Amino acid sequence: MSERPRLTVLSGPSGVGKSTVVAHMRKMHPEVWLSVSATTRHPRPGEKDGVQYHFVDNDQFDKLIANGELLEWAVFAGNRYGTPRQAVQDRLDRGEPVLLEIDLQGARQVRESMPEAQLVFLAPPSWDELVRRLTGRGTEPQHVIDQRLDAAKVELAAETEFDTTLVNTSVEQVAAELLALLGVV
Ligand SMILES: Nc1nc2c(ncn2[C@@H]2O[C@H](COP(=O)(O)OP(=O)(O)O)[C@@H](O)[C@H]2O)c(=O)[nH]1
Ligand SMILES: Nc1ncnc2c1ncn2[C@@H]1O[C@H](COP(=O)(O)OP(=O)(O)O)[C@@H](O)[C@H]1O
Repeated sequence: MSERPRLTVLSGPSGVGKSTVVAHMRKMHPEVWLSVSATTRHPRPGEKDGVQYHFVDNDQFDKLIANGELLEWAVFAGNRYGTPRQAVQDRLDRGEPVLLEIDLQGARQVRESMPEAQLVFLAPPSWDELVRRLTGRGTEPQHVIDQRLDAAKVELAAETEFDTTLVNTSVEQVAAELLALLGVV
């Protein structure tokens, strides 16, 4: 039996390329399973309910918390995000790898509740490149970008809390490194 931790958390500042890396990895290995979070954030153009996120309103999110349905949750840049517990538990019970793409606060909660999880930090090649990517994505107005860059400073300062850091210079290379950490290749 593999000694590899079966739950992996991928965190990193907004705009570093988490979604891009995960999408690339799943294009090559569709069997990689990523938890779909619930969020009160509004969908971006092209985002579909149940695919990138379960988009819920504040009342629905309150109920998920009250019913103990979230493994962890956090407020990020004014919106709430949380990991549905059951789907993750079902996968782990079957011995299948689980990947969570969540923020620093969520990563810390997972570390507390599941010390065997491996925490992976995705870092930008430089601060200026992070700003370029977040701005260049064009999905947020400037005041939201500023909020996310404030959060990014806190997240970058917490890198040492993670087991592994991957620097996202090349999407292909980071995707390959992450696959190895997941034990897929
Ligand atoms: N704690 C927690 N954070 C999450 C969850 N889902 C997404 N996030 C994080 O919330 C932050 C904002 O996500 P999003 O609005 O999609 O922006 P993006 O990561 O810049 O594309 C990112 O750091 C995500 O990793 C979750 O279920 N729990
Ligand atoms: N290695 C990379 N080199 C250059 N641009 C990248 C790289 N990885 C991601 N990007 C670009 O950076 C922007 C933010 O990526 P995204 O995956 O949305 O970040 P996150 O999910 O971490 O918020 C996107 O426009 C994406 O195309």
